[in-house]
Amino acid sequence: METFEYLHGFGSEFSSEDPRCPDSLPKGQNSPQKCPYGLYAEQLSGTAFTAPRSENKRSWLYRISPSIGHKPFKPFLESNISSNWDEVMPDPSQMRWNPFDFPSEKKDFVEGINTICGTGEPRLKLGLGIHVYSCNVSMKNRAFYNSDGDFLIVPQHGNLRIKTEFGKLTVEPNEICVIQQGMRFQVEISEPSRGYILEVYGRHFTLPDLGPIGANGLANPRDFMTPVACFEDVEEEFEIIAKYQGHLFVCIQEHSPFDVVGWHGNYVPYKYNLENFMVINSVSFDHCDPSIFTVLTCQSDKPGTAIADFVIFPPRWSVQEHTFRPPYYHRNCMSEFMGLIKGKYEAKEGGFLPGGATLHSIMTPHGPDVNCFEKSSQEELKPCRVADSTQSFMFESCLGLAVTKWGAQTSKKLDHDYYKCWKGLKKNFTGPKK
Ligand SMILES: O=C(O)Cc1cc(O)ccc1O
Ligand SMILES: [Fe+2]
Repeated sequence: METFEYLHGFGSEFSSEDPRCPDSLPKGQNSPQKCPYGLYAEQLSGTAFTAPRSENKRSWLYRISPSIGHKPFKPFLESNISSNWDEVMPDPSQMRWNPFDFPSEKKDFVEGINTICGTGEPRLKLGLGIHVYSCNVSMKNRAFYNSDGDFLIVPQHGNLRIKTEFGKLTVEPNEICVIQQGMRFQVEISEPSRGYILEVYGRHFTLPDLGPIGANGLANPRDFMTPVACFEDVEEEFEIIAKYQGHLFVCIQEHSPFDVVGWHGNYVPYKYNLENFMVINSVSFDHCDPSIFTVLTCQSDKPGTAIADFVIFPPRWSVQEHTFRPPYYHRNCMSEFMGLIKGKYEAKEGGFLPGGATLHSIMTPHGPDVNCFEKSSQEELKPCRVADSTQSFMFESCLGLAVTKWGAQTSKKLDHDYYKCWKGLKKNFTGPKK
């Protein structure tokens, strides 16, 4: 795969000029009467103008043609994207999906997005959507943007080559990327490709606070990578597809949207390689809560409570003494959606497969399957590697999630036998002291 150049950092003020046009960024001001090279200046605001400085996000793009040069939007109907959370009756059961299919007809990244579950209201900018994408052709003369929120994209199979207004990036399985609200992008693939998307409405991802961990650890800011400016000057018909209030719309313009010659700001797309995650865990006893594995969080207004956390279960050493080492049995006031990028998840080595998913809804009991419980209650507690060449992840939310019709029925992937993995958990009670 091609290697592109990147800028490093999280939340930084970046600036980038396509080397073919040096000094394309205006000096000392954002909106000169005439921009260098005859470019148009355009601001992209990712927060309210008046958001506190610590949260304020915006970038300035200097482009060949302004984004406004397009015809009116029309509905784009070929889509399984939904934000109608009343399509099927709520169901608190533990849910597991077999790996989602690659498409049988030609589908590009936008056409291949299917919503599994979610909650909230894009118009109120509160809530989230969880989607799988499954595609077999590249987007051609077509760009996509989301006016509802940010996309955190988790490839499971196939490398993505993503062209954005800010430049190009490649994202392969075990890497993730975030394309924020409004940013136009095009996805090229080289084989049938599949992955997961966490969409958060109206808020942005941040790095979790580290508290007593100190200044370093978990996902380090320097490992986040943002593309560099790279323009194309193409006068051809382009379709711009917008996700707006839960529906897709398309409009036509006569020039490439990837015509940004220089840009600066702190509102940017970025990628991160999950291998760079610095794992912190118990080195004495007991199983820590999985929040220790939070890569990115999208916080609600309630302190410490996430609209969505992106949590991974990375390869690591397990050393805890006199401890049941796998995840504990659990009922949670949060919703837990899990996916598997590769390998096996330690709490369930059978049934939960790469490209599949599970959903454990609010207060629904879940935890290790029978085999895992039996094995881990008996095993000798030597230091050992867990999750080697494995990567699973969780989207955890304080909100209640509803499954869509696609998730419950159309996909035909719901495994109605999931509950059986806990059948046979024996009664081991030894009775009161005699
Ligand atoms: O349900 C799960 O498998 C996720 C999870 C993992 C863990 O290590 C502890 C708690 C938890 O909910
Ligand atoms: Fe859990």
